[in-house]
Amino acid sequence: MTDWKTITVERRDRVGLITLNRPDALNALNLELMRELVAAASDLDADTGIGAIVITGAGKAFAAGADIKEMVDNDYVEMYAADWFSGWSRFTAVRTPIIAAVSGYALGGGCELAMMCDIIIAGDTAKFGQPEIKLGVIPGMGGSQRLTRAIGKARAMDLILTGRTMDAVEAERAGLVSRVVPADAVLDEAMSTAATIGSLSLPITMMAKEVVNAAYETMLESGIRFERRVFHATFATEDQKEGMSAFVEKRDPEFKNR
Ligand SMILES: CC(C)(O)CC(=O)SCCNC(=O)CCNC(=O)[C@H](O)C(C)(C)COP(=O)(O)OP(=O)(O)OC[C@H]1O[C@@H](n2cnc3c(N)ncnc32)[C@H](O)[C@@H]1OP(=O)(O)O
Repeated sequence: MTDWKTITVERRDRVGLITLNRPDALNALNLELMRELVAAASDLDADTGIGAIVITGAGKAFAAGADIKEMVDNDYVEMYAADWFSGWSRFTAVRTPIIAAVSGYALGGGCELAMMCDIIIAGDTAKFGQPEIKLGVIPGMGGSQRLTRAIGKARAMDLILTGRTMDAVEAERAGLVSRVVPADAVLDEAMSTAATIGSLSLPITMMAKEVVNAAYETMLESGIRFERRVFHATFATEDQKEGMSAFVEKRDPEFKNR
């Protein structure tokens, strides 16, 4: 599918770049955008020529949340019957590493989308928050769970119960964001980080993503056992032989993604 209406998709070498493209609505995540973003990310995930994905927003926001105008008149039965937001499960099933390049607002569903990515790189204009409480609702795309795991209960409660936003510096200090750069450099920084990841072995970066994510879902002992098993599995790949041989032979590795 190439005639996207709410996003743009580019392939640059081994990096897929998805830009949320509803700037007039601060990239609010309506159902169409969710469907397109999930489909594009799944397409890129299925493309073995792509080693990393970057998601960013056009204009002055990453995304200002789920589309309030689309939901305002819904009732409980409509939300439940449509299982509103369940489509995001396909996004979190993407195995290719994903970087969120965030400038401006990442609020509500926008913050939740960033947290579904594997690395968040923030521009110094970024503002993160879960302001749903001010709308008479609570986070619904995983924010209460992922934010609490990312920054701890005390800070998550502060943000979710007050609806206040935090700037990029506070977000980095809290551990939500891996680095902060000037806003006009955030996309370049994300793309070059994605290029670094894309130059490595794709099956191995996928395994690394999977074991880190397991830390969210399992107890420590079973997570460590899972990591050890996946570590053993890396020895079934040609890229393990290549990576370790290259070190021993004092040369750069040439990964085959096999
Ligand atoms: C997924 C869940 C379950 O967790 C729930 C959610 O995500 S609910 C949404 C949470 N997000 C918010 O509550 C933020 C809403 N937006 C704002 O508070 C403000 O827009 C702002 C502070 C981010 C920026 O303010 P400002 O610069 O003054 O711009 P605006 O004039 O307000 O916005 C421009 C334009 O965008 C539309 N817009 C903004 N956010 C949304 C949204 N979440 N849904 C739908 N539309 C949105 C806004 O209405 C404006 O459009 P027009 O009305 O002028 O056509």
